[in-house]
Amino acid sequence: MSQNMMSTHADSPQHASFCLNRKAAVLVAACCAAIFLTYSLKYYTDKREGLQVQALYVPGTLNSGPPTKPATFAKVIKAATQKPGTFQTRVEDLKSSGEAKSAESSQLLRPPSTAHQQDQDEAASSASWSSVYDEEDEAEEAEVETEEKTAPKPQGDWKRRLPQVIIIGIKKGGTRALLTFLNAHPQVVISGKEVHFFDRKYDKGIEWYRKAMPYSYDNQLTIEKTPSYFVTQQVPQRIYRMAPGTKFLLVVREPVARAVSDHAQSLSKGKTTPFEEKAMLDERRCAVDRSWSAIRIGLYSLHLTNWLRYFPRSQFLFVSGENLVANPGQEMEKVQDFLGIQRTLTEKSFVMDETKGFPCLREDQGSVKCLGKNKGRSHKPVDPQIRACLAKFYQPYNEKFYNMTGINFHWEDRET
Ligand SMILES: Nc1ncnc2c1ncn2[C@@H]1O[C@H](COP(=O)(O)OS(=O)(=O)O)[C@@H](OP(=O)(O)O)[C@H]1O
Repeated sequence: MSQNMMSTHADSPQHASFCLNRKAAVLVAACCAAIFLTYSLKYYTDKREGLQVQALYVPGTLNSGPPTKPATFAKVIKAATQKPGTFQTRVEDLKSSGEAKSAESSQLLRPPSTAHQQDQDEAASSASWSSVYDEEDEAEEAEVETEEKTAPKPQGDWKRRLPQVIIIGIKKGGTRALLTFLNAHPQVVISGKEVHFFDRKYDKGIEWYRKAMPYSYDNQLTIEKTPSYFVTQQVPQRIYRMAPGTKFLLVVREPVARAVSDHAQSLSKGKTTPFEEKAMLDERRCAVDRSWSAIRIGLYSLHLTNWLRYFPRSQFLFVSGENLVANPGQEMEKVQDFLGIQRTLTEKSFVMDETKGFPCLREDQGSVKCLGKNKGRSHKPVDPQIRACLAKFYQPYNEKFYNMTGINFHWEDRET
């Protein structure tokens, strides 16, 4: 009888529905747990990399460091537009292009490609990019005083800030000259040493990077230069994750002259192989050795392709290395306009060192400051036939670069 009752109860619709509900509840709980675990894992990964906060930091705001906790996009826009002393931010551009929004999901970043597929393939095939820039090819540090050009006042808004502007290259383009000139501007503070955060020291975390920056006031821009960034594949994505509104200065120079300058640096460090031998696989066939880093760095269109996957062209200023020597005042006016700072540096700020043929800075007290002896070296002349081979080799890459930047640098018309 009781067995009868039990079986009747177990078969009852209430019991069936009870079991169903229980199964559903277990399923929902399992799903919740899985989602929770996934997000926790992601959160801690982000936090470790120091990116959680940085992804939403729009560095166009001169006077605000990154928010201390993740903010909504609307808040960032408000902060960027409300604070006084901002330079022309790309906040509105970011808003319309949806870049900043996509930054909210920084881990999923895959900005739409703007580059030609063939370029991308070739760019992607440079799996050895990180090694394009060998340690032994290290750009040279120069004797530039860095911090505290303004008397340090450790109060209020005197603090270390992440850079809003980065000179990403190119090696031997005149990056040290550009940084030195910018350092003379009262609205700029620089990190004199090459920081190499995004290519070599990324695992040290974003706070390490911030501490590597000089102190600055609200109305000053922090600028660092590391020329290897331009040719290192992971760098654009990492900077995008830190601050998608970062502005970039790229000093470019005719690629054969750049390679010769690069090689001159190696010679100064005791290397002896002649340039011609390094550059050519087979002289008779005019076959260039593109695996040599000094050659490879000059393929500007390939490297830029990688950057344009993450940043619009408007965030770059392409500085002519040649014009920075010939007309520094004119080139620096463009730079200051791009950065949204006053045109303090003009033609009058420079004086030509006639012996070396390079411009030096005229300082307030009437003295003149030139770059160190490692800059503006004399170069051995290159065999004209080999120079012609190299010029021919670079020509299609140069043309592509002109198209990408919208600037014709006329390198093919140059003698050197
Ligand atoms: N004002 C001034 N003074 C001296 N040198 C100048 C200047 N402006 C540009 N240049 C050119 O800068 C070249 C060095 O480039 P970088 O500073 O980018 O080199 S590095 O990548 O940091 O090693 C350097 O290359 P070399 O001529 O081979 O020495 C110069 O051609």
